[in-house]
Amino acid sequence: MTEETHAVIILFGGSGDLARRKLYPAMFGLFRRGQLCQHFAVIGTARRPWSDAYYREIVSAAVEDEPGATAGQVAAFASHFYYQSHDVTDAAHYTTLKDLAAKLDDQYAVGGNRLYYMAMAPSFFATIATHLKSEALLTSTGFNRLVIEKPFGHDYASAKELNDSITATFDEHQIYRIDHYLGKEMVQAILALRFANPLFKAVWNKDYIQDIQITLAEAVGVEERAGYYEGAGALRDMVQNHIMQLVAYLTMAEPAAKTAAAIHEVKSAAFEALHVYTPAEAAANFVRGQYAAATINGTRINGYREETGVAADSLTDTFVAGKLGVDSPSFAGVPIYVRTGKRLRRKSTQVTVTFKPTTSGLFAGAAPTNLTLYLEPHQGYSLFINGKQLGTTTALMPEELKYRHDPHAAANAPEAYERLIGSALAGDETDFTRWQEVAAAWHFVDAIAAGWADDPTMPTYPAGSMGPSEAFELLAKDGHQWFWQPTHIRLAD
Ligand SMILES: NC(=O)C1=CN([C@@H]2O[C@H](COP(=O)(O)OP(=O)(O)OC[C@H]3O[C@@H](n4cnc5c(N)ncnc54)[C@H](OP(=O)(O)O)[C@@H]3O)[C@@H](O)[C@H]2O)C=CC1
Ligand SMILES: O=C1O[C@H](COP(=O)(O)O)[C@@H](O)[C@H](O)[C@H]1O
Repeated sequence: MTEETHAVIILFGGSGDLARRKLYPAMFGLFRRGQLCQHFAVIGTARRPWSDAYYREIVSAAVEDEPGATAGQVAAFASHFYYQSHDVTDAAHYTTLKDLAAKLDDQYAVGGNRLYYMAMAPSFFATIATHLKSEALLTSTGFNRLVIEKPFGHDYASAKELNDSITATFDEHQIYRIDHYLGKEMVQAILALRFANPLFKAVWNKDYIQDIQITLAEAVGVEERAGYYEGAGALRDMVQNHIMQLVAYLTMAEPAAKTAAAIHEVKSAAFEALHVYTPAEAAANFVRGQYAAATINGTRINGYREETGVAADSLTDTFVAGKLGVDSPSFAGVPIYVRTGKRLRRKSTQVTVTFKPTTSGLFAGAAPTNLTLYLEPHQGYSLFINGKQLGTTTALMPEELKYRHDPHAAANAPEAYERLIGSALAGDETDFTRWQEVAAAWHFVDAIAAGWADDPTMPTYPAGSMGPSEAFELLAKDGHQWFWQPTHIRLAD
């Protein structure tokens, strides 16, 4: 039985893309599961002069196509939404916001609980946090929690500046930094896989693991987000956050308890153990690329430099592949290969852990075995073992043991944003990023960017391929290859 949370949610950026595509459906999910029920109100803010009635139409339109939604549910949900036209840079507006929040606090009997959600460009985060304090919006009777969207800075220096300005108002335990990968079902399943199975617990270390591969492949291009992406690129957009978090989950020690504090303790240690490259090491171990035009199934796909809002001579990376290492006693020397890119052959998010082959005994030299975690679009696992061929032979053959979550059940499970907003409302910090983690990830990523800084070349890869040849050479020089090499193109993903 889900426990109801009492809260007023103040959503900065209530008219934006993220709010409509992700946040309203997520809140609707919480409403239908009962975590948001009677005692909640949402104040959406943005500059455009909307009325409450129009805002409720926008919110209704954002959720009415959710599977199984009824008109009654949609109307009941939307009735909790209020709109405040508000320029976040103007201190005067916070007075009206404060008055409305206080009124709704009483009306819905929420006990002074407030969730401030910053779904706006990061350049506004510090301004909003400062005004929340200076204009006395924070309550003293309930909780005050701040949810912050990505990106958290552009490099370590800007992230620290942002963090300093936010922590002038909010304590670390009140700050919920979003990395939506931490809300994904199969990311949350890593803990169970690693620590509930003695089979894997025993071999999850450098003595048995040959290498780990992480692939976050996207079929989509930059779409309408060039304004943001041009200044970020794949390194900052995907490696600094999602890939680093996966690396930490895969290499951290077992937490002492299933609590946020215990999990963050081992996760922070994993981040601290990341081997930060010198610029020369970075240049040797990380490659980048940019997608070029290609014709796929008769349709011409634009190259990155032809996309709306992208400079014709852009040097923004739309693909990154690299090898990284973790200097911990358990993982020292295990290569972790990562890659991510836009306009790759298919959408696929997966992790493969390859185990070392047996070097002695009856089957010395047998092929390495491996375990793959499928995060998306399908969710499940596949374990390749060395089996015995049928018949009167002792010869081996690879055999695959597979599990896949039922697609219908998976579709009905809460989506990442629903889990994360639900956790923030419940005060569970487990699946949010701590400052030490963000800082360590930026130190790592800044070193890669420094390694590329003196190199004006930008390898290209055809849209619909699996990245530039450099990404394949990176593994080939270690005698390895990417485990996942899809052969057919499904650009619809
Ligand atoms: N969209 C996505 O898929 C994702 C977005 N994010 C992050 O979420 C955040 C929001 O992104 P997104 O929704 O795409 O951005 P949008 O540009 O779609 O929305 C920005 C919002 O901010 C409001 N706004 C802009 N300036 C002001 C101002 N001075 N005062 C008050 N409101 C203002 C806009 O409304 P108005 O113009 O009416 O003022 C709008 O509601 C960003 O940090 C982004 O990086 C993260 C992951 C994915
Ligand atoms: O954070 C981001 O993630 C998405 C990919 O997320 P996924 O859940 O579909 O794997 C990416 O498209 C976007 O550029 C990035 O900002």
